[in-house]
Amino acid sequence: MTAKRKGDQLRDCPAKLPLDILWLPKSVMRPAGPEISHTDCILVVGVSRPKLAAAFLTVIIVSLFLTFHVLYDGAVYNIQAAQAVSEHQLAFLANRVTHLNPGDMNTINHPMVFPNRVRFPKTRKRLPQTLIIGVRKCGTRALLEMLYLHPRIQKAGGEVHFFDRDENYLKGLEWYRKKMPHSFQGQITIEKSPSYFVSPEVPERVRAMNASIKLLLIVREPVTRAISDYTQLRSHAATAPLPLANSPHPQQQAYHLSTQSKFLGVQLENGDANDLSNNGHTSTGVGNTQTTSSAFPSASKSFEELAIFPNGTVNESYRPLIISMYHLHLHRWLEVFPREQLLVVNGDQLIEDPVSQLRRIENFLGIEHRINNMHFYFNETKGFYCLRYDSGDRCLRETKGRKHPHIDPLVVSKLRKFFAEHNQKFYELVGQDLGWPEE
Ligand SMILES: Nc1ncnc2c1ncn2[C@@H]1O[C@H](COP(=O)(O)OS(=O)(=O)O)[C@@H](OP(=O)(O)O)[C@H]1O
Repeated sequence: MTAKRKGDQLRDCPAKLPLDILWLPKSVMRPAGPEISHTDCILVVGVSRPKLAAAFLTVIIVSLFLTFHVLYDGAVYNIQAAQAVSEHQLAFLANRVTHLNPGDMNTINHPMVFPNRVRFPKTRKRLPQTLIIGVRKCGTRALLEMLYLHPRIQKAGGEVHFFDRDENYLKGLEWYRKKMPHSFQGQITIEKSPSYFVSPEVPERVRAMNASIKLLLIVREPVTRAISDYTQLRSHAATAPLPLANSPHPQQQAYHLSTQSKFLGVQLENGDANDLSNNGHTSTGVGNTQTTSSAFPSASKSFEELAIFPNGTVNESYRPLIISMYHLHLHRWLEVFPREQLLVVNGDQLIEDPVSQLRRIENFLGIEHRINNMHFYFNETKGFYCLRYDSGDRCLRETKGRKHPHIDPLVVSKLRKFFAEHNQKFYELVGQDLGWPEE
């Protein structure tokens, strides 16, 4: 019975759907042929002209909206990319593009995603316009890496030792220039080799290259610096390779020892070419080495033994102490360069409050203030400020910020008294009292 009623409704096709969708008997179609059954229905979808027009208009508006949206997003994306490719990043990229090795790829900043859109203006290698001349263990690496946060600064990666090593100096300025990074016009190229400060021939050689060069000298409280130096020497000696154990001839053994001493000598003179590691996580980086305290007796001696003679007087010929007598070395530089061309950076303050020292340097170099607190964060594990880049956070390697051995406070006090006079001479030379403790 119910099925019959349904059939009747279909036959009459009374159901009028919205939007002019109708079921009509096929018989309403002309010409109605004899084969047309009165029970068949057809579906007719009818749209009135105004509705059709409205539908078209809607489709056009929606398409326009979508097109505009896509174009707008693209434009914003490009503008952001262009902003991200600031001077510094362009320089960074230019530098990376020319120095890239595959391992560096993960340090590349965001804009490399758009290699087709970034256009590098012409860059070239320039001789440095600024040198960090020393002092060893006073924060020369930290200073260089921090300055490199500035878009106007380019840095030579490692220590080039052009002016203090004859074998390099004899290769000429063109050799030196090739060791420099690519830079844009207006950028300042900086190289650091801390041994420049203590090498007598260097000031004159630097002047021969560029008499108006700007010099950065970073210093630290001299006794702490000497202890840091000792810590590094001991660490290097402890990891230097051993002489051949079963060398048949004593002469041969002596040869190996002297070669190692020479090797050590180079190591000892060098600062570390290493720079940054990820987030303070460190690696030893020394393979296949054994302790050599027996081969290098001084390596097993304490700082106290090396710095103070058994009779209680200061060993003034102990190299870490000589390097800390800053005035002796600075004197030579000021005979060659006017005082205004040299800025003394406080290395102890660079550790405590990097931005204040960097501000002074920005002024000295005549570049705008761009490095600020946002570029640093204090890493509790490392115990030092680390650097914040667009590409991630970086701390200096483990060779920077080593734990110093405990030193007898009486020895520290004795050395501070000894240095008071030397420090005074240094203050007079630079016209600035750094306030280092006198006992
Ligand atoms: N931010 C930051 N992180 C780590 N280390 C820092 C930092 N700022 C300054 N320093 C100090 O730098 C000292 C090493 O100095 P140098 O780089 O001049 O050493 S080297 O001569 O190049 O070997 C190193 O000396 P030690 O602490 O004795 O290892 C550090 O005290």
